[in-house]
Amino acid sequence: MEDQEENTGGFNGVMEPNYSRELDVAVRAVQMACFLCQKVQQGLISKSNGQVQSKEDSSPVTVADWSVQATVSWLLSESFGSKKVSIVAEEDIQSLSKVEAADLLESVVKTVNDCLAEAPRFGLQGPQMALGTSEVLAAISRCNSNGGPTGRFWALDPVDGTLGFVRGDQYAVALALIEDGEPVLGVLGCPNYPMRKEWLSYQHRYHRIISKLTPPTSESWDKGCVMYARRGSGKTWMQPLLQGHKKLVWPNSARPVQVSAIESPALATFCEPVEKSNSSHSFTAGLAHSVGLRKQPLRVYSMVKYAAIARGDAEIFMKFARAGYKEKIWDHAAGIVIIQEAGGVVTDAGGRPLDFSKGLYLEGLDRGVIACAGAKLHEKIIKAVDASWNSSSL
Ligand SMILES: Nc1ncnc2c1ncn2[C@@H]1O[C@H](COP(=O)(O)OS(=O)(=O)O)[C@@H](OP(=O)(O)O)[C@H]1O
Ligand SMILES: [Mg+2]
Ligand SMILES: [Mg+2]
Ligand SMILES: [Mg+2]
Repeated sequence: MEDQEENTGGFNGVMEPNYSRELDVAVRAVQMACFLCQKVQQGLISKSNGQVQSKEDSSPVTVADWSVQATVSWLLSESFGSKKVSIVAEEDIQSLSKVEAADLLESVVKTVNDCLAEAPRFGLQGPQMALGTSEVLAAISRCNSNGGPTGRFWALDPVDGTLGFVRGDQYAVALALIEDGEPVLGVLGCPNYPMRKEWLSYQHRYHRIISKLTPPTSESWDKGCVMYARRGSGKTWMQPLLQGHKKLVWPNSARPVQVSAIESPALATFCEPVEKSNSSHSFTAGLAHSVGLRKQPLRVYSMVKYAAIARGDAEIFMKFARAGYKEKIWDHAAGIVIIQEAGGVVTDAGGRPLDFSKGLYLEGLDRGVIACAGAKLHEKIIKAVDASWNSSSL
């Protein structure tokens, strides 16, 4: 892959770090995380064995969320040294370490070890001996960075779109590297988002009708993909998810992707969260009407929406959370790098870049997030938001 072949030991001609090792490890770790999630999701769908827990804000969390966080945290620490690695991530061990959660914790430990045992297949090193409970808990709770404006940290959403995940639908594993307040690497694993969007409707039908009886096992079926980009490279890459018992051969047939060239709202597709409680559907419907968007919105769980824009399956992504909700950095960091390097534009509704330098939240976000395939479309949407905002009740 041209981008990573020109490895000049960490720095290119203009002394910009190229993060090639970080990107390499991050993509492999996300591939492993996707493998882990696929196994857990198949188990959830076929057994519905009560492994979905509710958090304080009533949002779901599963064995996969904790297991991915432990696995990625462990892999990053092993690769870069636990003292040097700083991670901001969504989950903590509070509910997992309660006495009544012993069975859950046991499943997490088993899931993590089953996954880490496969590390060599992904080109990474696993532990010499299976991790014990305390090591798994330590790996999860090590992700306790608070982010901020200086230095380097990783931002991890182990399962983004947990609701989609438990419903057998779309979800993503999102890992970004943030340096001095700016996301510099974005890696997005989308285990149920096939390499070609035409396979999506087939997959949905397949899922609904057959998955309860026979989970998909076909090795030849490119079920999902991993997308990644480095800031400033002008390229976003997509590689198929490693399937079956194959070995990851770098760069695993990666190909560059680009945003759509569509500039006319009449031809554009916009995507938004599935849940009305996460983003106002009525506001975006009014806005769509006023700006001349004619197509039905594409409602997709998780950062797969960012993936859809980056590879040209849709042209606009909008999210307007209720007043008072603070967007978290791990829900956006990987996605924005992937869209920007594929040629797209991501800002808040005031047209300003998202600010990843203020800690765990996108502080100061003006109204909502708007991502578009190109600058012209973006400008039209921003103007339309301004025109509709005052008459809305948001
Ligand atoms: N009330 C509210 N308002 C806005 N956003 C919220 C809210 N609650 C949760 N979240 C965050 O939304 C993440 C999922 O966002 P999505 O865009 O995928 O929404 S949806 O699942 O399609 O409805 C979801 O990420 P995960 O927890 O990783 O699934 C949350 O961080
Ligand atoms: Mg999330
Ligand atoms: Mg999550
Ligand atoms: Mg969550």
